[in-house]
Amino acid sequence: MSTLTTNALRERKFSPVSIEQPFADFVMSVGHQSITSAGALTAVTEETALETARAQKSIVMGLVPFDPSRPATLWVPQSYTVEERKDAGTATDGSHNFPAPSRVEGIDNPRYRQAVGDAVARMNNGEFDKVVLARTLTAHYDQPLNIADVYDNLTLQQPRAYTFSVKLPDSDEYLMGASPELVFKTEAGGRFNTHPLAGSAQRSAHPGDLEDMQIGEQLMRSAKDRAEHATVIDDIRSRLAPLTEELDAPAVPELMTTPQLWHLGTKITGVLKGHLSSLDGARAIHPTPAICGTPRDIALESIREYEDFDRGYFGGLVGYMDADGNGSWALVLRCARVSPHRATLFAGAGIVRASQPESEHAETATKLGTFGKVLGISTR
Ligand SMILES: C=C(O[C@@H]1C=C(C(=O)O)C=C[C@H]1O)C(=O)O
Repeated sequence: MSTLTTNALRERKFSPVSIEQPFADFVMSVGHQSITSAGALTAVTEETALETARAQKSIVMGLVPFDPSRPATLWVPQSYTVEERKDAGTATDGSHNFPAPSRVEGIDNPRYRQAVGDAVARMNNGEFDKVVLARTLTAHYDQPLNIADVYDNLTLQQPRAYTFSVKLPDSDEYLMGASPELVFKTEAGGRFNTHPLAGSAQRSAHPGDLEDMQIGEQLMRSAKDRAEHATVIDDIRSRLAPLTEELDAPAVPELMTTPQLWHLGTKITGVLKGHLSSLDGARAIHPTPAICGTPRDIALESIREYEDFDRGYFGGLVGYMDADGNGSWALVLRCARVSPHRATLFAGAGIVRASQPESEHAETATKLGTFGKVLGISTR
């Protein structure tokens, strides 16, 4: 990149948070902390991000698109606040009711089933091993949604997730979600962890009951889901190997839950070489086969071919890091682009040879249901 472009980007300021704006530009909760941007945001590139953060005694925050060839959208805020996460605790239903949408598109998606069937046929032909196919659901509103209330419900319903809301530049939309998946986190000394999830099942009507436990055990024993999961871990391990001094990936996944789903997850830990940042680590494995597929290039091509929408930041990364490069990047999942008159929800599912179109359609309906519940709309 030329110096001229770099300087131009560095000097470009986003508008400051003002009372006309319904909500902060960037909010994210990780563990027990919530981070909110304040003041004007300075757009930075990946190359200039840490230098600018150091100069402004600040941090870097933002989004990385799903498509690894597209540039990240990163900012250094003039200042930021870190607070104890207000809603950390037990999930509740949220306190806000929203108007019923005037129209909802995408509840039934025959094209999605068709794409799954087609991808399975190609996998049986030996063309590739896994692809994550996604679909959208759009709710239109005559009466406007209150953006801050939407986020409030989200955080109340998902107190253990990586919850985020990011104002999309040059748009009236906010990208909001409650991701269960950590792509990369680093701490001092290069220690990192990543927690890929792959293999999912819908929880019972009464999470925590016997049926729910049996669904979890069944997922753990499912050959299809274990194979789907192993594909992800193998890929991440081989991509991280050249960048790490230590790398530990347990051989057997663990079960984890969200209020809606069971997932298979593996906590991979280790130590990065040299002075690599959390974003360097995330970039090295993104997009993992948990959101893309294997081999990656064929999966990327199939996603472009089968999906009838541009993923943009869905399936990308959201996060922040300090001026030393330490921080957390989560996968942009269980999310929606929300503006006062429209909400577009996104969800995908890993397709492997044993996949069935109807059950993958149902799995995406469950995943869409995470944000559907926030708005009080049914996704099936
Ligand atoms: C693609 C999504 O989720 C991803 C796919 C999963 C799967 O296929 O089992 C599980 C968790 C995520 O890595 C989504 O939520 O939209």
